[in-house]
Amino acid sequence: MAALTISTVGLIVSVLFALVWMARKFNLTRNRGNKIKLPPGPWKLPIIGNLHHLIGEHPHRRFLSLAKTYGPLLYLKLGEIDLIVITSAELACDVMKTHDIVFASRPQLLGSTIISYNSSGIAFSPYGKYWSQLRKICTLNLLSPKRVNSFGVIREEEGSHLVEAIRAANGSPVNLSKMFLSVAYATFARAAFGKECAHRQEFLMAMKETFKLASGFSIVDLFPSLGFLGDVTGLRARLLRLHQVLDEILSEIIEEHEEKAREDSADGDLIDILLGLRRDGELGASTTMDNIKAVILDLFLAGTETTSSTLVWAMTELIRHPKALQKAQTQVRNTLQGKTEIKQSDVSNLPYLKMVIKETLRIRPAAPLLVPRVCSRPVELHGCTIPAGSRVVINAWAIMRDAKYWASPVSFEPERFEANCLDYKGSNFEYIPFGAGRRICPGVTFALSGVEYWLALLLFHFDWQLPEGDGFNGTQVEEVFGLTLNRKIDLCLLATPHK
Ligand code: HEM
Repeated sequence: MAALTISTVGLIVSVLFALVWMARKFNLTRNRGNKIKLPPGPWKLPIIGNLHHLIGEHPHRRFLSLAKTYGPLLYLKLGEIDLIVITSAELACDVMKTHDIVFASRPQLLGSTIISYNSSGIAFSPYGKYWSQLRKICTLNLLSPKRVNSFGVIREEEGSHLVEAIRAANGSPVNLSKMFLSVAYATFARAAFGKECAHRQEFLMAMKETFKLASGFSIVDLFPSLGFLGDVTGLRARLLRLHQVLDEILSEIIEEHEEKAREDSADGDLIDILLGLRRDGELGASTTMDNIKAVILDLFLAGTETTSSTLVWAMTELIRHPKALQKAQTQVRNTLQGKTEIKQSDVSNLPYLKMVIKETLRIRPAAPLLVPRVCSRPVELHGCTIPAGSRVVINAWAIMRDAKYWASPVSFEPERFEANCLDYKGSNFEYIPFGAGRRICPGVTFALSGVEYWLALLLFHFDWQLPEGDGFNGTQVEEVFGLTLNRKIDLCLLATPHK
């Protein structure tokens, strides 16, 4: 009881200190706000700024409502953070093309700092020489089309396991959310480590937890100068625990790889390649083992949930749109007719399936706000000043369902992609599921190879229905927001093997 009282008093004193300190800071901000013309935004409260405007809805939806009132260039003060929200293709082009280099850095969030070894992976390292070097290695060595192609056998084997698991359900509903995450995880684990890791379940749980904690909108990331918030909320302790679990598993895997270092690392898994590049001095003299672990973790974090959520949403939309399901299934079955074993190369010519995936990524993008960026120096956008250090999010979810660019924007209509040449390269800013510019997702080929192949397998081998009496859950589109946009309720469907 005494301890509780002391800690409570301590907390109150700390909060008071914080309030006084932040009130001062707020005044400074207001003074600066008088000098420069910030983008429009709603009224603010002292200290918390606009935090109260985000209560009750997922950020991408709330940002859209606010953009409808204040326009596509929106300014919010979230705690200590200046947040700029972009909600038009034209402004997205300004940020990710015209001024790409100014907006090419990432914010330093507590999650990425602790989990990714001081943000030394690819996704959260600041823009600069180190990031450029990693990015080059990623594009040329780790995720090049040739390398991604070489993982085809892994995708095929994991695809067979998926089909077997669905068959084994023998008419009971199958939890596709769990299965897709499992196939995405197992494939990446084998590509990265060369085999399934011994601590698979522990690793997966730690990754899932990390995802939940890393949205970037936690109170701790909105008051970065108040380091104690990480302790008071328990977030720092949870992240450190997760980091320890992941670090121990990765250290063990790397040690095993070092012990049997391959002669030709170019043919190995991702860890072999990174260790080989390090030995050859191509990673830079100061690159440590922790940096290698950070790269692997970032790729895992960036690649597994995004891939599985895209698969889940694709099946959700297909089950909600039986005509699209039938059309996709007919094309898959006609094209693959007579095949007993379906190879990755067999699914390259399925244009309607590709359109289904494009439409899924339009209407249910795995990263609705992309990944946040930071403005490195003051810059003018549409007559307003974006202050240096502002955090910038692009509401890709809102842009990709804006009636200005899309007919019937909220309908699921894969056919819309027949008449246009929109691709994933980030050159048309009304369609940016993988982002654009220097920080565009380097994993597009890796992601699509899996999504296309596994979706084709599922449509080829099974007929799909909603479980009886469970119609609502199968077509349910309620979302849960973290770093990726997932279904709130797992997708469970009935699969009947196709004869
Ligand atoms: C459907 C699946 C995926 C989607 C929708 C997706 C989407 C994105 C988006 C929107 C970004 C931020 C881009 C920006 O800031 O402009 C990103 C970054 C990134 N993605 Fe993906 N991604 C997917 C799969 C993957 C996969 C499979 C990998 C790797 C195996 C991967 C690795 C990365 C990395 C490393 C970054 C950070 C790039 C940087 O900051 O330089 N992604 N992704």
